[in-house]
Parts: sequence; C-alpha cells; structure tokens
Amino acid sequence: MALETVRVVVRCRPSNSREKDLNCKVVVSMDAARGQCFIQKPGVLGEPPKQFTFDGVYYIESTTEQLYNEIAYPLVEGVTEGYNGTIFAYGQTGSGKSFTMQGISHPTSQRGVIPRAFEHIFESIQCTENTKFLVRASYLEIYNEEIRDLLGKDTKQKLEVK
Ligand SMILES: Nc1ncnc2c1ncn2[C@@H]1O[C@H](COP(=O)(O)OP(=O)(O)OP(=O)(O)O)[C@@H](O)[C@H]1O
Repeated sequence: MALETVRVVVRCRPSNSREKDLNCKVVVSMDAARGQCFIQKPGVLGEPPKQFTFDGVYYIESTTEQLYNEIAYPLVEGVTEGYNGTIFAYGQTGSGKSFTMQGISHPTSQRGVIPRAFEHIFESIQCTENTKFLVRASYLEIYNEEIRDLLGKDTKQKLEVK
C-alpha cells in the first residue's frame, strides 16, 4: 500500500439477521490486492459493476486485528514518536463504525481499534526510558449538529459551537 498522508480504507460488514430474513443479496465484492470495491446493481444482469478504488479494502471475513496491523499500527507508532495521527470512522448508521473502533472482546481478533491503540501507546511508553509522556483523552459525541462531552459531569449538556 502506498504511503499516503491520508489513507482511505473501506470495510464491508456481513449481512445482519434482518437483511438475511429479507433475502437481501450481497452486492459488494472486493479485490484486496488492488484495493478495489465493486458494487453490482441488484436484479440487472450483464451490466458491469460500479468500481471504486481505495488505499485498502476489507471484506466480510476480515478482522479488526488485520485492519489494525495494516492501517492503524504504523499511525499509532508514529504518534509515539511525536507525529500527529487521526483515525476516523465514517459511514451510515449500522455500517459497523463502533464494531471496528470499539469492537467486541470475543473473538480477540475483533477487539476494536481504540483498545488496541491504548494498549499499543501504553506498552510503548512502558518500554521507553528517560522520556516523559503526557497522554490526554477526550470523548465527544457529535450528533445532529450537537456536541456533547461524554466524559463531562453532565453528559447531556450540549457544548457551545463557536
Ligand atoms: N465486521 C463486522 N463483523 C460482524 N458484525 C459486524 C461487523 N460490523 C458491524 N457488525 C454488526 O453490525 C451491527 C451494526 O454495527 P455498529 O453498531 O458498529 O454500526 P455503527 O456504524 O456504529 O452504527 P451507528 O452509527 O448507528 O452507531 C452490530 O450488531 C455489529 O455487531
């Protein structure tokens, strides 16, 4: 994968039970080696799928462990060396942002990017001698143009947007 400053990767989640009950067809396919994502218009035969290319693609069977090692690890490693880094999950509701970022504890391969990054940062601090680190954390929710501090005393209080 090219070492771009901003990298965009796509993860495709498996069908959920509602989609299975409705007999929904999987219309997404991916070519991981080329970072390509194909979307086939359902019910139309002979029409070529729409094709999109990203810095990486992760299909249904992929794990957060794999995604972390390939995408997040180098970024977090850079942060421990003093560079800035941002990991941003974007997608419509139910697409799997929390699954990827927060994750589940079992199987461990699906532990999220956030706990993995925390572990990575603190392990790295532990292994570094003669250096003082300052670790700060904030946890904000932006929803319907409203911002709330989820670590604040009153998590329902809306912060002023300036
Ligand atoms: N890669 C995956 N493998 C298995 N299940 C997944 C995967 N991604 C998402 N899911 C499941 O799909 C459902 C929706 O995922 P999730 O809650 O992460 O979506 P979201 O994008 O955070 O939604 P919202 O914006 O509504 O909070 C959850 O039940 C989650 O466990």
